[in-house]
Amino acid sequence: MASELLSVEELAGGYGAIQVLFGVDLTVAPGETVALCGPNGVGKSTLVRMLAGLSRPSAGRVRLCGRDVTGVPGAKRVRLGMSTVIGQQAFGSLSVRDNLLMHAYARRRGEEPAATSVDGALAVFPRLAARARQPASTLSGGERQMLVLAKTLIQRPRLLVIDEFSLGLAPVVVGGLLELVRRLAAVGVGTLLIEQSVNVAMSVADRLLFMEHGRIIATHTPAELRAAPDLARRLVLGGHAA
Ligand SMILES: Nc1ncnc2c1ncn2[C@@H]1O[C@H](COP(=O)(O)OP(=O)(O)OP(=O)(O)O)[C@@H](O)[C@H]1O
Repeated sequence: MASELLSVEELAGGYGAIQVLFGVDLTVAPGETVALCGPNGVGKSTLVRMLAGLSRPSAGRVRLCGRDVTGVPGAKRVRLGMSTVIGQQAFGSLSVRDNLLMHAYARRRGEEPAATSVDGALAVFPRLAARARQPASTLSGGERQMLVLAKTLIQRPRLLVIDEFSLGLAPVVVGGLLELVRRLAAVGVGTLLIEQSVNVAMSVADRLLFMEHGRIIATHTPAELRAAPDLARRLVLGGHAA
């Protein structure tokens, strides 16, 4: 549907002869936060790589704002409004500010490199602002995650795809990052959040999707899951449930 920001239809593929995804369907609407949960190895990161344009599906479609971007390279997807947060990529020896400046320069062909967008991104993360001159390599895990998100904000995405940002971070840091996702949602940004912790996902998502063996097997709202605690446990443990 053209009103969706992201629409994934029957997406399949994997690594050479190894098939990991077997027909994934999902949508994210403007301002909607959708969490994708599931046990280890079910294909969540493989899906993110395909959404980012880092690997090609063998079948299926990815649409962004109604436009088919299935074969479109990653950099162009960013220009079309999809930003993907994978890992904690940063240029270690460059300062935090220079990392952000590099991103501001790379933002869009023909656009002025806006130093103000760097200041704007730093204003969202006071911890980073206090470390603006520090080499990115000296940041803590949580601070690096903030730097990755700050870079993403400079891209002014319409759709954010985030792969597991709560992993290994202190709850207070995760809380701050989730607050940012809520603020972005309030201005219409859609987010697909890959998240192992159902509790974290329930605290921010409008809908939770559960994946098993390369397929979405269930969709629930946080209210539905709160009403049936065993359901979430069964879904997230998949085949490992007792
Ligand atoms: N480069 C690769 N080559 C071959 N197989 C791979 C490769 N990367 C991942 N896989 C396999 O694909 C399957 C899905 O992996 P993926 O990383 O997408 O799972 P995941 O759901 O993100 O897991 P986790 O929650 O543990 O990160 C796994 O069986 C994994 O071993």
